[in-house]
Amino acid sequence: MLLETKHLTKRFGNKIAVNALDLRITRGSFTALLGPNGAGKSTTMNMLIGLSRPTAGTIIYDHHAKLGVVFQGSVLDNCLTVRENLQIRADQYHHVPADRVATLSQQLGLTNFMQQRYGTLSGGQKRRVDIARALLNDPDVLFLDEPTTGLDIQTRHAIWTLIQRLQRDRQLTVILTTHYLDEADNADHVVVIDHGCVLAQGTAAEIKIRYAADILTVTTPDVAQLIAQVALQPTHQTRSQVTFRLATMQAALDILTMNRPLISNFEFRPGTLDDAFLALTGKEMR
Ligand SMILES: Nc1ncnc2c1ncn2[C@@H]1O[C@H](COP(=O)(O)OP(=O)(O)OP(=O)(O)O)[C@@H](O)[C@H]1O
Repeated sequence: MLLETKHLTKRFGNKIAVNALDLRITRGSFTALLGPNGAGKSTTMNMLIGLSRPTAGTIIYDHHAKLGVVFQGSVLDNCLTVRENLQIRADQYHHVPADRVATLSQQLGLTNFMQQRYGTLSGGQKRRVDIARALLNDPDVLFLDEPTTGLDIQTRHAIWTLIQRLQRDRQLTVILTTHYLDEADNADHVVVIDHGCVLAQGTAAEIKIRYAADILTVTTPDVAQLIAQVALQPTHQTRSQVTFRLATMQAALDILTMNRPLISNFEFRPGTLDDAFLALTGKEMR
């Protein structure tokens, strides 16, 4: 276990931002803290990285765990070049090898704009430099607070591919916060939080199975007979269509094969993390 929290709690006056959070993060894992605005994600992360003191509860790190943090807003100097920014930061650490900036700029694809001023980079380029900065001290765990917010879909994808490659190649433990449900799908551990509490956790697949049913909609000439044969309460029906919520795709296959003569068309939609999120929080992202 790299990191464990027990009843981690943060109050601001009367408001409970994080409410007795129990987290267990294993070494080398990729955890996404997923939740709507105001859920308590940033407050949790700030406590985990030591920026904010918990009101109650404990945070236990493995011995000598080194942290790297990519903040929502950059901490780099707009007027300095990428190389200057990274070198100045590298020089602030002890034991950083002399070729560290060059190696990271290769790995993160920064070489074409190392001489460019940070403030003139695109959003996606800035993010990559921010990630390189956070990796200078060769951390065991990399925290990223909404690393892809405000980036276009191609850049978001590129940043995620990069983070996943870093996790794999360097055995990094990655903990990030996101609003994007499709992104959390890539993590191997998803923690859904709202009002400072964990609503669900597990792999994206486990959360979907538990909280997001598959949807089967069948078009049939005889709605009443189909419902009688399936012996399941439909969630919706019209004169020619019936919709069922099902736990597994196998259940859908069974309905389709056993009632083949009654079925003129069908649509199957597997449960998504969006469905699970809405089922858990009962509302759209805020
Ligand atoms: N310094 C503070 N003083 C008072 N309340 C605060 C403070 N910081 C956070 N909060 C409150 O704590 C709650 C959790 O905020 P937090 O920023 O952790 O949410 P979040 O999940 O990161 O949201 P977002 O996705 O919008 O960044 C919110 O209700 C917020 O208003």
